[in-house]
Amino acid sequence: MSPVLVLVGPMGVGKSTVGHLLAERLGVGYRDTDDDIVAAEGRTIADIFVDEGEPAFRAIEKRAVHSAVTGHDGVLALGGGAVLDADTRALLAGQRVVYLSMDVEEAVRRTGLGVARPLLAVNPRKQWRELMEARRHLYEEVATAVVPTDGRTPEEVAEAALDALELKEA
Ligand SMILES: Nc1ncnc2c1ncn2[C@@H]1O[C@H](COP(=O)(O)OP(=O)(O)O)[C@@H](O)[C@H]1O
Ligand SMILES: O=C(O)C1=C[C@@H](OP(=O)(O)O)[C@@H](O)[C@H](O)C1
Ligand SMILES: [Mg+2]
Repeated sequence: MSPVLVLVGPMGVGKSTVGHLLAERLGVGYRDTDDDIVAAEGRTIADIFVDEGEPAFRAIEKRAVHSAVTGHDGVLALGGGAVLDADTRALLAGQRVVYLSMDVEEAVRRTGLGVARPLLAVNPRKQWRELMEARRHLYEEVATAVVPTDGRTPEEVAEAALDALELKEA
């Protein structure tokens, strides 16, 4: 079993929002590895970061991604940092992967200063730029299609993703 498509990209780019829309339009299920982690751990992502640190979160995430990529046949959204893991990138090699992209100002507007994303809690603009320096090439490496989201509604992004992958609606 493997997903119809996998969404990757930075925090706040709209993976979860667009993922739900895509699942609806394709008539398939939706799964999000962040949600799987929260359900399995019984606590928020922010709490896992605070309680155990980022490396422990990444280990949990790696298992969650493996089980979703091999056990789900609908739309799958990954957490923004999932591609940091080399085994995860190898696992994505045979998949349809859409990289949702955006510029820094759009990122700050969408993620704000909320505590829900611990990696952006302090100086979000600078942290986002640094994250993208480290990750942009990883998103590009795993992507079979890149869909810019700046100035597009979630519906327009979903439409562009379907076009890019030449997928037909249900
Ligand atoms: N295309 C878009 N235009 C404007 N806001 C968006 C768009 N896509 C998502 N958002 C908003 O940005 C925030 C982050 O979206 P989310 O789907 O949680 O991103 P991700 O899962 O990639 O972190 C949410 O408040 C969402 O409503
Ligand atoms: O980019 C990251 O390292 C992270 C992204 C988050 O998911 P979203 O990309 O869905 O916000 C979540 O997994 C965690 O806060 C870490
Ligand atoms: Mg998300």
